[in-house]
Amino acid sequence: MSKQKTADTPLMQQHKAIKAKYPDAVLLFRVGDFYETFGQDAIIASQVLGITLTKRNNGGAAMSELAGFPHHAMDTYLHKLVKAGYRVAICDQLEDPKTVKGIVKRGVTEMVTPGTATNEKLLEHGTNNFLAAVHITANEKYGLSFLDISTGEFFVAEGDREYADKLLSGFKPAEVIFQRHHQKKFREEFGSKFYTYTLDEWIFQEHYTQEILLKHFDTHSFKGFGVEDVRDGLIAAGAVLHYLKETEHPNLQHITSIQRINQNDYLWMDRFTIRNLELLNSPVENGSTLLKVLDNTCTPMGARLLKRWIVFPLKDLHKINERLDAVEHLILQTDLRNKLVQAMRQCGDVERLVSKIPLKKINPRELLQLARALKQIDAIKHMCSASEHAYLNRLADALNPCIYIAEKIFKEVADNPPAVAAKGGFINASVHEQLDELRNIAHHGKEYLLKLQQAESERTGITSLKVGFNNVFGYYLEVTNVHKNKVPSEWMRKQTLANAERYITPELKEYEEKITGAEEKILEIELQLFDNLVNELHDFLSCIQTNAQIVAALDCLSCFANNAIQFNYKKPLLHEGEEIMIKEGRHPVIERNLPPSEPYIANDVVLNKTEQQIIILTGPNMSGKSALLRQMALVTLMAHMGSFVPASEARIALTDKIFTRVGASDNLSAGESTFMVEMNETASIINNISSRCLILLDEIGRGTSTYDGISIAWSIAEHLHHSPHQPKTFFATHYHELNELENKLPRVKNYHITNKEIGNKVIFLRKLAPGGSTHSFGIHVAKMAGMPPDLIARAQDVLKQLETKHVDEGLNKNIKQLSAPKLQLSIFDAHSQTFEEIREMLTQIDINRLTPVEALLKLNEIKNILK
Ligand SMILES: Nc1ncnc2c1ncn2[C@@H]1O[C@H](COP(=O)(O)OP(=O)(O)OP(=O)(O)O)[C@@H](O)[C@H]1O
Repeated sequence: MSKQKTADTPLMQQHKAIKAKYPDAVLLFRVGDFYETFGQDAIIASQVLGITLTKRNNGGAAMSELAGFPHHAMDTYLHKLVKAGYRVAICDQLEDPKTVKGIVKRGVTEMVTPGTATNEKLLEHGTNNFLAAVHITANEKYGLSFLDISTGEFFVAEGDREYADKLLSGFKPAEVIFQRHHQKKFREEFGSKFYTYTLDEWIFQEHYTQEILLKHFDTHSFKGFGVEDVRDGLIAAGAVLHYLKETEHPNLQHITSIQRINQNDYLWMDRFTIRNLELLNSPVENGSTLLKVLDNTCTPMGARLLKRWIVFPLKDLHKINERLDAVEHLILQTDLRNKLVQAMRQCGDVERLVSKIPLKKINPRELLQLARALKQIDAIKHMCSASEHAYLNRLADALNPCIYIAEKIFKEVADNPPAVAAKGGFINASVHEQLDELRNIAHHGKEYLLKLQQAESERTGITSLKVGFNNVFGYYLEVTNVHKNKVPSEWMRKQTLANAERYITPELKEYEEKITGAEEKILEIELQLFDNLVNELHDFLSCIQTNAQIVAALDCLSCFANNAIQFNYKKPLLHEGEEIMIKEGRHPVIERNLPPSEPYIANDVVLNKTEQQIIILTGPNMSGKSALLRQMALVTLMAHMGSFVPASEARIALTDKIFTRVGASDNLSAGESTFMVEMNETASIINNISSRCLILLDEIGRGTSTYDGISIAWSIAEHLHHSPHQPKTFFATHYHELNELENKLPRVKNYHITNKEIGNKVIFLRKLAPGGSTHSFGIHVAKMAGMPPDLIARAQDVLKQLETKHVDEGLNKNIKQLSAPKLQLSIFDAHSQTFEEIREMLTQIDINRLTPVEALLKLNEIKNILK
C-alpha cells in the first residue's frame, strides 16, 4: 500500500473505493446533512454550481479539494449538474448513523444521467425524456429502442441507417447509448447533437439482452408483445435495461410492456423534411412551429403524444378516418367536448405519477391526485360510452378507472395531505383502530386523565382524588389522608407526603406507556399504511398506464376539434386515388403569425398523375412560393395525422412519403459545402421515390453556378416525370428556363404567383395562376431591404445587359432546343453507363472556376452523351 493510502481517513478510503466504481460520474457523497464532493469532482461542482471550493487535509499527507451543499438543496444542484452534461452518482448513507459505531455504510443509490432522469426538475411537462439505444449490426442494420423511464413507454424498431436517423430525429432522445467501437461511425452518421454514452460490445448480444428482457417482463417469449421478430431492436432494448441496472435504477415495475414502431405503419418523412417543414423546431429562437400552433392539448400526456402524431402520421386509411370521424363528432357535440376537456384537465400527469410508484417517490399529495385522476377517468369513461360514436365507445371500453384502489385512497388519505410523507398527518380517522386510539391519546391526553380521575373518584368515593405527574415515577393518583382508607388494594403506594399519599395504578401505567410512545407509533403506522397503499398500487400500474394513453389520445382528438372550430379547419377527405386537391388552402403556421391587417391569401392547388404531376412554380422573391410549397406538405401531413386542415376543401390521396428539399441551406458546421448538402439531400429523394409520395423542391440547384443549377434542376424534373412511380412534385424555382419543360413533358405544368407593378412598386397579390413568370424582382427586394438608389439603378442596368446577352448567346434558345432525353432509362439510374459518364464529367468540373460559357459547353457535352 502506498504511503498516501494508509494516511487516508476511513471516510476518504470509503470515498475512494466508491468513486473507483463510478469513475466517469460526479460522486455526491453524503456526510451527515451534506453532500460532499472531493478532488476533481469538487472542482467541477464548484464551477457548475457556484459553490465554494475549499481544500482540506484528509488527516494525512494528502490535501484534497472539497465542495459541498446541504442535502435539502439536492434537487436544484442535481438539475444543474445534469443539465451541464455530467453524469451524477448519488451516494447515500445506508445506515442510521445513530445506530452505528464507527463509519456508516454508504453506497450509490442512483446514478442520474440525462436519459435516466426521473426528477421533476429535470423533466419537461409536455416532453418525453427518452433514453435510446442503437445497436449497429455487422451488416449495417440498425436496431433501436426508446424508453422514457418517467412514463414507462418502451419502444423497439429496426431498419436501415435512414430509418434510424429518422427515428432519432423524431424521438429526440435525451441520451443515446451504443457499442463503444462505433463512436466515430455514430458521429459521422447522426451528427454530434446527441448526448451519448458507450457500452461494452458484449452487452449487445442476443442471448444476454433477451435474458434481461424476459426476466424483466417475467415471460418466456416476446410473442405477447408482438415484437419477437424485431431481433436487433430487442438487442437495443435489452441494452437499455442493462444500462438502467448499471446506473442503479432497480425499480422498473412500471415498464409493463414494449411496443414496436413499424416503419410501414407511418407516413415517412426523413430528417430533412421534419426540419424543413419546421414541425417541432424552428431555426430561429422562439420561432413558430407546427407543433406550437397545433398544441392546444390540456394534459401533459396529450402534449407528448401530439409530438409523436406529428412526426409519425398514419398511413392506414381506416385508422385516419377513425380519428377524423372522432374529431368531427367532438366538434358537433359541444357539451361532450367541453366536459371531456374539463375532466381531462383535472387528470394531471397521471402517466408520470405512475412511474413514481415503483420508484417509491410518490408522496401523499400525489397519491391523492392519482385517485382524483382515476375518478375523472371514470367520468370520461361514462361520457365516451354514452356518446353515440363507435370509436369513442371503444376507447371507453379500454378505460379502467380502478375504482377499488381509488376509493381506498380516498378513504385512507386525508383531504389536504402534506407533500412529504415523512412527518405523517395524512391518514384519515377510522382507517386503523390503533392509530385512532393513539391519536386520541396524543391529542386528548388531558381529557383522558380527567375522565380517569372522575371515574376512579366515583368508584372509590375519594372525592378529593387528583391526577398528577412527576419525573420520578410518572403519572400518579393523589389521595389526601382523610380518604386513605378508601384506597383499593390494587393501587400501589409510591410516595407519602405530610397530608397525602401518591399511588400508581396499572391503568395509569399503561396509559403512560401509550402516551410517551404515541407520536412515534402514530408516524410508524401512518407510514406503514402509506406503504401498503403504494405497494397495492403495483397491481394497477399497467391499467393506469393504459388509461393515461387513452386520455392522451382523447386529448389530441379534442385538441384537433377545438383547433378546427377556432381556426376554421375543415375535414379532409382521404382516398386511395391519385389526386391531391386543396381548395383555398392556407399555411397553418404563417396564417397565425400575420398581423390582422394582412390576411393570409388562400390558394387552390391540384397535383395528380394524369395532367399535373409536376408543377413548376415561379414568381418574384418574397411572393410566397416557399409558403405555398410547405402549405401543400403541411395540409397533407395534418390530414394524415387525423386533424382537420386549413382549407375550405381538401381531397388528399393517401400518401406514404413526403419529401421536402430546400436549396443551399448552410451546413458549414458539418464541414460540407452547401451544394454538396443540397445534392445529398436530393439524391436521397431520388433513391426513395414511391408511387404515393409527395415531393416538394424549393430552389433546388441554386447552390451552384446558374448553368449547373439549371441543368441539374432540369434533369431532376425530367427524372421525376419519367419515373414509373410518377411522384407528385411541386418545384419552386427562380430559373424561368425551367418553364420550357412544360412544352416538352406532358405532365409538367407551369404556375406563378401573381403580383402587380404600380410604377416602380411591386404589390404581392400572392395568388397562384397558370403559366410561368418572366423575372424575379430580386432587385425590387433589394430595394425594399434599403439598398442605396444608385446601387439599385446600376443593378437594373446590369440586368438589362445580361438579359440581352443571354438571348444573344442563345441560352434560352439552347434550352428550347434541349431535346427530351431518350430516357426511359434514368440518367440517375446508378447502374446506367450514361450516369457514370455524366458523373465522371461533373466530378471533374471545378465549379468555382467555371465561366458561364464553359458551363454552356459542358451542358452541350452532357446533352451529346444523352443522344
Ligand atoms: N399566401 C400568403 N398570404 C399572405 N402572406 C403570405 C402568403 N405567402 C407568403 N406570405 C408572406 O410572404 C413572406 C415570403 O414568402 P415566401 O418565403 O414563401 O416567399 P418566396 O417566394 O419563397 O421568396 P424567395 O423566392 O425570396 O425565397 C412569408 O414569410 C409570409 O409572411
